[in-house]
Parts: sequence; structure tokens; C-alpha cells
Amino acid sequence: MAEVNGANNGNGHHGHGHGNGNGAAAAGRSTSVSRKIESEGAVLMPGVYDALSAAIVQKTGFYAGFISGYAVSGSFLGTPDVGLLTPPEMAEVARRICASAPNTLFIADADTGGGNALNVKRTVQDLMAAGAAGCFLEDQAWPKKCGHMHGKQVIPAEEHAVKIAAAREVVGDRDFFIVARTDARSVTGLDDAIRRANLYIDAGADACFVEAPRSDEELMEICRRTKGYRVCNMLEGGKTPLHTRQELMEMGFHLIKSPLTTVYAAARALVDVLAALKRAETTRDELHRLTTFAEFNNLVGLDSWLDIEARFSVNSSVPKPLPAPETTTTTEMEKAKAKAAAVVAGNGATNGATNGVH
Ligand SMILES: C[C@@](O)(CC(=O)O)C(=O)O
Ligand SMILES: [Mg+2]
Repeated sequence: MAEVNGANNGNGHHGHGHGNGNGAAAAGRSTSVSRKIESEGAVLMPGVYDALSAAIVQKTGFYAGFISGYAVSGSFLGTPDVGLLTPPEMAEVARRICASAPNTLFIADADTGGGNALNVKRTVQDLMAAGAAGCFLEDQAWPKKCGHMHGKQVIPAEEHAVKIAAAREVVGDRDFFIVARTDARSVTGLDDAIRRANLYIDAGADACFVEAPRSDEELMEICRRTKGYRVCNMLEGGKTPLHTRQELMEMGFHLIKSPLTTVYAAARALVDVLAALKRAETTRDELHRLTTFAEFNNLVGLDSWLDIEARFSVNSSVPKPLPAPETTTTTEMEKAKAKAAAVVAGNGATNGATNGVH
């Protein structure tokens, strides 16, 4: 990526987190997130939306994730990201996510904070209590919309700066990372968005996030002209060109989120496999699309629960742990098909309805 080089003022590399060195408000504040940025150069955060997606993100080896308002609105309410999800609902989901993947840092999408400084105070307190490592607060007018949709409005910059200052006061010296997001790019233009981002850093944010830039030139301009840590949003189907973590780090970004990857992947899988089930009225030819029984049990930590059961059971006949996880293989699919065929032919007592994973 030739275009991505040379735009970061030499600060987008390991150990130089604060871009052009002007992040006075954020400078020196050490949090779990900032320490991760300093050690890694740039932190990649897949989106999560429930306890299961969080557990899978952690098991895949990510050390950070983003609790996406868009994805939670879709999964928890079945609604689009247009301001229907409330802050207490988000805090409840965040609590389950943080409990399900305790070794992962999660930054939660707090949308607008739910109102003015008072609402911001409650929202931030709730997210800290839920176990989140930080939150995003954006300057849209309520009801907000996904940053890549049409028809957004922003509140006056000074009003949002006050909300950021309120969040900073609530956090105090606790380990919680504040990202100030501006949606002004599509409303009042890139110059105003950059001015706002810097104002919010001065008000106490640790990082700024100019939402929905439209080209590599805009991404590089944001890195040249903003202070504090910088966030970039890699939203599939959105306005911003997609890049790797390394490319964005070289531009000067520090937190890279991929907020919708998990929910879009899950929705794609469900749409496809349910269409197949509807068509064929069985999944026996579709097992390659599914986790196995054992693989899923592993994802939700069955062994550790069985271990507790074994250690604390008063009953000596505790069940044995299941075998190690397998992925669905052709052989396994063939076994399932053969078993089904035997049943149809009436010559195979299947001894239960398993898929051959035991
Ligand atoms: C990142 C986002 O806020 C979507 C967006 O507005 O860009 C989310 O909720 O995932
Ligand atoms: Mg959002």
C-alpha cells in the first residue's frame, strides 16, 4: 500500500501512541487499553454482540473486542442501528460479554451516552460496573444512526465536549478508556470533524474517532491533523476503504475495529443453513456448515464446568468429559449420511440421534 506510508508523522509505530504529540489531555494516562496500544502499536478489535460471540473472539486469540451498538441492536432487539437500543440494555449485554470472556478487553459503544452530562455519568458508571475497559461516546443528535447511514445530525461541538468532560470526571483515575467519536464528516465536513476530534481530546478523551472518512487521503489527513490516540472503523459495506491493521497502523491509527464482521458472518451462516434446511428438510448434507456438538461445547467451556462438577459433586458417578473438539469432516458427514440411510432402509438401529461425535 504505497499511499498509506508517510502520513503518520512517524508516530504510528510501537511505543509512540499519541500521534503528533499534542495529546495533552490524554498524555500520561495509563489504562489497560493504552498499555496494549503501546505494546502492540495498533490494537485490532472484532465486534461482539453477545456472550457467545465474545467467547469465540477470546478463543480465537484476540485480546480486545468492540461491543458494537449496531450488532447489539440487531441481535438483542432485532432492530437496525437507528437509536432504538437504550444505554441500560447495552450495559446489560456488556455485563454478559465481559463475564463470558474475562481475559479480553472490551470497549463498549455508548452511542450518545443517552442524553446530557447526567445521562453520560450514569451510562459510563454502568459500563464500568459491567467490566468494560472503555467506551465510545459520539456527537450525534438523538435519535442517532449508524455512522455509515444517511440523515445524521450532530449536536454543537461544545456540547459534546462537555459530555466528554463529564465522562472524564466520572472515570477519574480508574482504568477506563474514553473514545470521543465525531459524526460531523458527513454533516459539516472533514475540517469540522477534525476540529471537533481535537476539541474532544482537550476535553479529556483518550482517543478520537472521526467516523466514516471516504478515502485513503481522508484517513491520512485525519492522522496528520488529530491528536490523542486515533480510532479507525473497518465496516464492511461502509464508506471507508478496508485496510489491514498494519496498513492503518502505518497511517497513524491505534485502535482498529471491525465492528460488524461477527454479526454479518453469523447472519450469513444462518441465512444459508436455514435456507438449506427449509429446502431439504434435513441438515444431513449441511454438517460442514455447522460446528460439531463437541466443538460447540468446547466453545462454551464445557470441560471447565464438568471439572467443577467433578470436584464438588457428592455423587461419585459424575459424567466423564467429552472428547476433544473436532471439526466437521467429510468422513463425519458420510457417517451421518450412512446412519440416516440405514434408518431409512430399516436395518440400522441408530442407538440414538447423535451425529457421530461421541
Ligand atoms: C461502529 C458502530 O458504531 C457502527 C457505526 O456507526 O459505524 C457500531 O455500532 O458497530
Ligand atoms: Mg454504534
